[in-house]
Amino acid sequence: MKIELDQVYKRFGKQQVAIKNTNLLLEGPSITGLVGRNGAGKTTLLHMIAGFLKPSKGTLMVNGEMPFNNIATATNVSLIDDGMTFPEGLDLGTILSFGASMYPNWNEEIAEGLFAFFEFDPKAKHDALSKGKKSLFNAIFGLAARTPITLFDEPTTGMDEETRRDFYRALLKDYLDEPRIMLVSSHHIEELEDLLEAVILIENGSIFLHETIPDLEEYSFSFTGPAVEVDEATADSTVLSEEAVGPNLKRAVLKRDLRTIPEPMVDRGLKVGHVSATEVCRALTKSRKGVVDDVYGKRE
Ligand SMILES: Nc1ncnc2c1ncn2[C@@H]1O[C@H](COP(=O)(O)OP(=O)(O)OP(=O)(O)O)[C@@H](O)[C@H]1O
Repeated sequence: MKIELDQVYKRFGKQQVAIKNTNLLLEGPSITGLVGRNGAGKTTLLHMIAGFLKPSKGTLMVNGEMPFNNIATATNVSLIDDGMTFPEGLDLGTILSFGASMYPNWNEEIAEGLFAFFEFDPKAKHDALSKGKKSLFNAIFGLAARTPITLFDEPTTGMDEETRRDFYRALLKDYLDEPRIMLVSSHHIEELEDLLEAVILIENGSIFLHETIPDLEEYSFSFTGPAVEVDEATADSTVLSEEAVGPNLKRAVLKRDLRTIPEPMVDRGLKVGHVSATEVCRALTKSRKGVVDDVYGKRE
């Protein structure tokens, strides 16, 4: 089970470069989060791995084969998203039978168990499901397919909070039952953090970070204290984000690199804090173009 990208590009038309010069290696079982802002290139990347799109340049291999229009990919890789469609008018029970005939590793017990747990009606029509229920059904279908590579593109669209929690729990249990490559794109990294083993950050079509969660937790640290002291102490460091946390108090998140020596800052009475993987991801993918208030501020 392996996904390899070597200098992969995807262009749409002449102007739009959705993926640029991207290298990636995913080998063996893992649950990896794919995180990036709107338009960063997550869906394009997942669609190329699933064989729906052909790279414009570079080499993309899934289990040693090029996935585009490849029947082996179709049975070994599943992509779950809210655009999944099934032949019109099919009821859910029939769709599950179709899954059983299509995927060699299909797990009937899990399919039926999750179907019953989430109270689906086998006679209900897929195209008549609500947005959240459709996402949930698609996710059950994708888990039960038990393909060696399972890709989720924003799988929880429309799900309420409790359903999202149950779904993530099912995803983890399913992974522990049958470890495989799972790649999950999400804007809700905080909800996923406990399940993930690694995170891929993508911006403007390029993967700029691929780290395990423990490494991400070591990636940075924070300093909190009087704003002037924080500014002085962090002047020569890579500040990933900063925020006011009270009158004249500031918290800065810094990259933990060799040039950053915490001791002098501690000597200034600044409080050193832990930064979660979620916060690191947020800081690294945040927009550098100011805040939305600026739009309204300009009119004053
Ligand atoms: N079929 C297409 N034709 C032209 N441009 C496209 C097409 N599909 C995607 N793009 C462009 O490629 C870029 C990456 O889009 P993509 O959908 O992969 O981003 P994303 O990270 O999944 O975004 P979101 O979080 O909003 O779903 C965007 O600029 C998008 O407009």
